[in-house]
Amino acid sequence: MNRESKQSMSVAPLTVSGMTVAYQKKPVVEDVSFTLPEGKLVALIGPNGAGKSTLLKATLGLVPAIAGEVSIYGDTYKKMRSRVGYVPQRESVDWDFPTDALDVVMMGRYGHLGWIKRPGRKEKELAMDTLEKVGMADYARRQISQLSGGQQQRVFLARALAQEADLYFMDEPFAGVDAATEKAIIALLVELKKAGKTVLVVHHDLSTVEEYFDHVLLLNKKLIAAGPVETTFTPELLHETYGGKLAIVSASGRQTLVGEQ
Ligand SMILES: Nc1ncnc2c1ncn2[C@@H]1O[C@H](COP(=O)(O)OP(=O)(O)OP(=O)(O)O)[C@@H](O)[C@H]1O
Repeated sequence: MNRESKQSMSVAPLTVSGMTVAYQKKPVVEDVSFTLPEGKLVALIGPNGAGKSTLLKATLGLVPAIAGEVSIYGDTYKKMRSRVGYVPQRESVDWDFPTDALDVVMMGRYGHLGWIKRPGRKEKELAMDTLEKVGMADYARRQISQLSGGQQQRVFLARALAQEADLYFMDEPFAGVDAATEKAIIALLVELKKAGKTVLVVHHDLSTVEEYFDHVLLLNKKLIAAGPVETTFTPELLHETYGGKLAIVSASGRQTLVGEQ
């Protein structure tokens, strides 16, 4: 093992310190600091408008922060870019862009290719493999505008996989997908985790947090809490995060937590 990879093993995949983001001078993310543990599935939860997407985007430099530091494997995002994969919210993508599923996945490889090199057979094979993994191989040459919402989501996940990153950011990957796609996505997350990857997921369904995730960040403009699900996903901290909007209902003898959307 070389010195660089040894070093990267000892530093956290992501540390955000004192992050504040404002739109039109109105802060929507305020002084947020946290560190992600390596090789874990992490849920970022909080009510609508809590700043979850904004925090993700600011971390990746997609929206400017007023204050704050981001460290990815101990370095800047710019330097660590090739180790980071991002699956944006489905609604934020222009699906009318004339391109097909395979090309979208291959775009995920550009970071590995350098400037002039065009994707070759090897890149294409890798992209096909990842489409296969998400059950979309039959749709490789289908225009993305002609895919269903769940299929589009799968293509975006394939693209992230093709990137072969170490740290993934996913903005509501489960939004609007059917049960089969949700299962496929979670299987993929588990696979990423087994491979030692770290995944930060903006998540809405509180009833699946305990089942799917190891670690949780509770956000409502400020970071309310961060830590392992067992100790952090508690009724008290959830109440603090969601305020009066949280209802706790008991379903089949098990307590289920439901955030009003
Ligand atoms: N481009 C923008 N310009 C101005 N205000 C914005 C912009 N994007 C988001 N906001 C506002 O910033 C706040 C945080 O939005 P953000 O999308 O980060 O929240 P969120 O927690 O991801 O919400 P949701 O769960 O509804 O997706 C909201 O009040 C939103 O209206």
